[in-house]
Amino acid sequence: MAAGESSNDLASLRAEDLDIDAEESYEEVFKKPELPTVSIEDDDVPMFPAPNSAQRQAESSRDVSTSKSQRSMLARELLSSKQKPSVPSRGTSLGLQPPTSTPPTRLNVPGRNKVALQPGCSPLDWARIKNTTDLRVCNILIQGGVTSLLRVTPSELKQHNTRSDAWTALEGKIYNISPYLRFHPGGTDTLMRVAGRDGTRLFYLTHSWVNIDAIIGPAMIGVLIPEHS
Ligand code: HEM
Repeated sequence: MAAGESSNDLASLRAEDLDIDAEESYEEVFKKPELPTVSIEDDDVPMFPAPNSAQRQAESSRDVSTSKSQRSMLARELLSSKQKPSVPSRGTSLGLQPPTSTPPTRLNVPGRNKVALQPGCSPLDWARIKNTTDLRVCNILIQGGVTSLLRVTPSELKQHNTRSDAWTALEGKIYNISPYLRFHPGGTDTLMRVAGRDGTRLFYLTHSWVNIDAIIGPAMIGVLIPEHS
């Protein structure tokens, strides 16, 4: 047997075995199986019964305009029609619906002692005022118009203990807390407890997470120095 004949026999055997049409290309024969695809846009409801089913024919020939099955069929037809409603649905194709109830109101958390602040005294209001107002000027002017940092002794600090003129020392820095009183989430009275004295310990005992500089940094007017220096 010649080598060429053997090769031809083998080729025809393979084609028969695999039931391959010689005209078909490799891609057509061995194409990848089509995988089912999921479209998140596809929210059409399949029509049931099928449009040309006997069940549907029987339904339509009957004159029972108010029957439950017809109403349900009409509803499905409406849903499955390509015409979209003029008002877009708020649901998603995954069946997730937005919450219809109002969000829960903030609960009183035990151990927290925030007070109800006056209108215009929210933390955001304070942030705006803090960044647009010179919080040091009034007190420094009282001290003689000095715009540099003051050197304040404990006895001098003690004299600034009224609401209109309240200073406190925090970590060695002196702050004018008068403008902040109305904005303090813990209330005016609690903040006044540190007026005229070193409030560092009380501050950190109450809220160690609060960043002093971020809240009242611009209200810093001086540094605390020892009494006899
Ligand atoms: C200049 C000093 C102070 C500053 C800048 C300050 C700032 C703040 C800030 C930003 C909050 C809100 C904290 C939060 O939302 O988590 C707060 C809450 C509070 N502060 Fe102060 N504070 C000062 C001094 C004090 C002092 C001396 C006391 C107590 C004697 C005090 C008592 C409170 C209380 C009770 C709250 C409510 C805490 C809570 O959420 O339960 N604060 N303060």
